[in-house]
Amino acid sequence: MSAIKLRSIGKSYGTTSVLQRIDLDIRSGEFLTLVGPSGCGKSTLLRILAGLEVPSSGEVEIGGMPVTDVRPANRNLAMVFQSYALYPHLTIAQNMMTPLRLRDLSTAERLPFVGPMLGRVKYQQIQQQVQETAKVLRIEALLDRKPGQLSGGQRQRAALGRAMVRKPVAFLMDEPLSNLDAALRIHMRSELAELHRSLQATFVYVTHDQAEALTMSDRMAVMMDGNILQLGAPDEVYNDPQDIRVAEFVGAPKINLLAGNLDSDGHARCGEVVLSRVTASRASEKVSIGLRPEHLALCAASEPGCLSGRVVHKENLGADIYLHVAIDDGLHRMVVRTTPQEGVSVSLGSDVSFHRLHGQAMVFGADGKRIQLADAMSSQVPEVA
Ligand SMILES: Nc1ncnc2c1ncn2[C@@H]1O[C@H](COP(=O)(O)OP(=O)(O)OP(=O)(O)O)[C@@H](O)[C@H]1O
Repeated sequence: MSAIKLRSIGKSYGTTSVLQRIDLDIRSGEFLTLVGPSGCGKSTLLRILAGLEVPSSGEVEIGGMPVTDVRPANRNLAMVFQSYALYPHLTIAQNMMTPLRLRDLSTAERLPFVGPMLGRVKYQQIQQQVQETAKVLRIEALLDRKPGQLSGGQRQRAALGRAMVRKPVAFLMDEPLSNLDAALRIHMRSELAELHRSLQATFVYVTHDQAEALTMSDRMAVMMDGNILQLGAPDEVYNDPQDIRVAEFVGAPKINLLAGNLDSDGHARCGEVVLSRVTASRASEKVSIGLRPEHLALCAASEPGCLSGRVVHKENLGADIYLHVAIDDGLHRMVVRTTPQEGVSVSLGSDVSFHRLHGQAMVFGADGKRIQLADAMSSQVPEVA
């Protein structure tokens, strides 16, 4: 079931179009990430969903109800900001109580001293909700501290806790990890993903970091230039990108792209290299052949159809070593993943040869769209390169 529907959402500032007819169904309970480079419109889309920005066209629906004209406070969504927006002078418990006090207590019940006496039962309920939420987030021991006395990760959980007590339809998060240092960011990825699993709540998460999207999401929507280019599970987007811009954006190190042509037999050729056979209907079209670093492997120079070049850089990540190899007399560079055992003996400046692992290649047309390989035929041609 869809928790949230965005229908033909467009947004322009003056003559600048920022979002172009976006359609998106966000499923109840899923972790959906809006990911894309800076300026692609992901924050604007999230803000429209939250009601903080008015769309130029289109409709927003939450829980089956149109909300395009409903104020942010009445949409029952919780926005978790990058800065956490916790009140610095209040304890974590008081911070978490605030949204419930505002929602559940009358003006008289909010007064100091007499308020708690007037609304005794409600106060007890609020305290109980805060305790329960703190338990889920494992911040019970921090409830009496002020935000300044917490680490970045703890502040993050406290901010989530304040959002959670209202039991919103969905949590909206705009780059919530960007203020944290690199190690904590990576740690918080697994925390957030675990938290999502235990809460089974709907998370809509904005990031420019493809690694965050790949590691946490149930589905990711890759945005560019105000459009969603592809929506799918992380492994689907990574392994089966439908657009060359998605293939380039998702994955680190980046996918290798070779410029080639389709020949009259429908083979994708790059120089003397026949990579694969694709549908023959677009013969002579210029294409790009995409090979991810892990789809290449070192081989002997004598192997037919392999690529060769000089190692110009070695990136040692511990578990993997990436070799940057200059091919075509230094005109192009390709990145090849090797194991530490293989890579350690390869020295900078040495010549290496490599080939494609079986069945691994993507072909993109001149328009950037993926051209599917005719699988039945592709095995008849030499294994790359
Ligand atoms: N109030 C505004 N007036 C004019 N242009 C705006 C306004 N807000 C955003 N934009 C423009 O809209 C485009 C999309 O902005 P948005 O903040 O949604 O991008 P983003 O993908 O979230 O980028 P980032 O990751 O840098 O935050 C940008 O080019 C931005 O300059």
